[in-house]
Amino acid sequence: MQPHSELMPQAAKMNGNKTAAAKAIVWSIAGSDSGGGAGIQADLLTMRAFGVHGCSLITAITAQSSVEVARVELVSEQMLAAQWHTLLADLPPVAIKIGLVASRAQQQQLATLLATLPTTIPVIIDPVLIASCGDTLTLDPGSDALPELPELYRFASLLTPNLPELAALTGLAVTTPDQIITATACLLTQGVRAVLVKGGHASGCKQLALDYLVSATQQAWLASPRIETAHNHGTGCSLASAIASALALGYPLDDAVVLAKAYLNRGLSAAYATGQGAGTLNHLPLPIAVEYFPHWLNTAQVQALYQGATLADLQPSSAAFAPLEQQEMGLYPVVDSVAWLKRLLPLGINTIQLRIKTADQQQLSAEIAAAIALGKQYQAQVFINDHWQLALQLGAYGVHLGQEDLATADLAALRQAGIRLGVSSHGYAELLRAKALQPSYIALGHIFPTKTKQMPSQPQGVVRLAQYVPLAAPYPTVAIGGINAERLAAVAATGVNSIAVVTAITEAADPEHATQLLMALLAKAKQEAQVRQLAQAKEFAQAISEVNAVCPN
Ligand SMILES: Cc1ncc(COP(=O)(O)OP(=O)(O)O)c(N)n1
Ligand SMILES: Cc1ncsc1CCOP(=O)(O)O
Ligand SMILES: [Mg+2]
Repeated sequence: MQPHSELMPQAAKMNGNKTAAAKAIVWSIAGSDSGGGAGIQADLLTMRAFGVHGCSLITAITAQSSVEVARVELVSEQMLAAQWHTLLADLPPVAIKIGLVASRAQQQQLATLLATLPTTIPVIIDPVLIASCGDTLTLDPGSDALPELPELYRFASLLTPNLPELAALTGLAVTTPDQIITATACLLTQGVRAVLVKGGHASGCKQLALDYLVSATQQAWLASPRIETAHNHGTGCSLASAIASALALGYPLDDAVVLAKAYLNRGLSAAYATGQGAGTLNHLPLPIAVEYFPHWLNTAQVQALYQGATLADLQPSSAAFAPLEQQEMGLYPVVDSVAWLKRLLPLGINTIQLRIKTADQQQLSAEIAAAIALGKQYQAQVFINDHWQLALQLGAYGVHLGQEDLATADLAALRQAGIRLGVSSHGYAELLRAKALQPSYIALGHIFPTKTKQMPSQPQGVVRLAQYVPLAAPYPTVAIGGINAERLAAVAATGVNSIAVVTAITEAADPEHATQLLMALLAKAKQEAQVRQLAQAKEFAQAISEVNAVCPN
């Protein structure tokens, strides 16, 4: 199967007389695993699965199988430098993954080389201290101690230790969530920009692998069901390479980590045996099905898990926001005055948002009250953007909040009042965070460039949107950002439940006509999608009955 084409950069360049998509280049600086499961070999397989171009700078050659590391030979300083300079001249990296650095001298050499690169190139460092068979991979003369990586810390956009490595690197105990937080804080003070602690090794939670991601601005736990397999050789290398690849594709760090984790979970679920020892994970191409994505948790929830709670305990249905009464939202105008509601609601719109950014408190209160009354009059689902206190006070149908609002809004009060909640998201991580709140719908954006709002994130495009929609289930989804009549069909084909627009209505020469046209186009696109789904289901049923006819058992 081909790597997922969307994940390649759009820039195309001529290659002979064929047009070829230019792939992002990712360097793997690591050791060769002759057994094929870890090191450079795992890195390149991962990079291929992500649709980036992997280059290798080999630090050491190992004679290694699934049961032993028989010999390790460092490449010479000259050879490492030659790989670096040769690649840099022609195949410069968009992102770098560093694995086995087998001696202090190599650390110093790499530090000198890395210092010459622009600091904008992300560097993911996976500390490789011991091979999965238990043999050491360091060549420091006479050293029985693990090589630390302090020389390289200041270059690390992300360091990815597992629990034993975190303990070895910091000299601290890492048995409880609080201890893990303290140990990572210690690495952050040493210059590492972010740390992802891999919880695959035994932790205080039996059913889940709990990974901890922390940076100066963010802290989150990712919970994945434990995949019982002995075939886990190369998982650390693959995870770090997957993160580097996703960063090279333009994902922000938290999205890259989520996507990489899903990649790893699926690869582990399909892992296979090799030799007498641990087999390897299966490097399957993107996209990745929903069941492999982790859950997004906070520290209090992880502490509860350590004390025996289950994932289901953390998200009881009693903590869910009220569902939409009209699940079929259709076209969702986002407007800045009650005057607009008066123009649009008579056209048959059933979901609409009042998004006022400039108004004094008194005027705001009057507008929100009038919007709520109009919603009741037209039996429409009127959402209030931002102003959750007034929405609560005045008894709104729903509120729409951005991710930055989630920390300060009184979500429990909104939920208890039966007010519906819509939440914005701009990628995998925010989507998982929104989902953890059990909202009434999740907005996905911005899909195309928009002039309505200055966006800190990149446009997501319809291919990523198609991946987010199933991930948001069971919550209804709304696509927003730069959507107009020309783009609507492609957006609707992703299966998104609703389409939110601002300027396609408010800046149209005839807003009523534009609204009716968009409503009709969306209804048609949804009908076509339904017909397509039915045809696919029929084809599938036919194929199954043909198989059953040939082999009834
Ligand atoms: C349907 C819908 N989706 C997203 C947004 C954006 O909301 P938010 O992140 O709160 O940003 P502002 O709209 O406040 O700028 C939205 N309003 N509606
Ligand atoms: C508020 C908001 N949030 C994400 S995109 C957006 C603006 C959408 O406006 P338009 O439909 O004019 O692009
Ligand atoms: Mg807002």
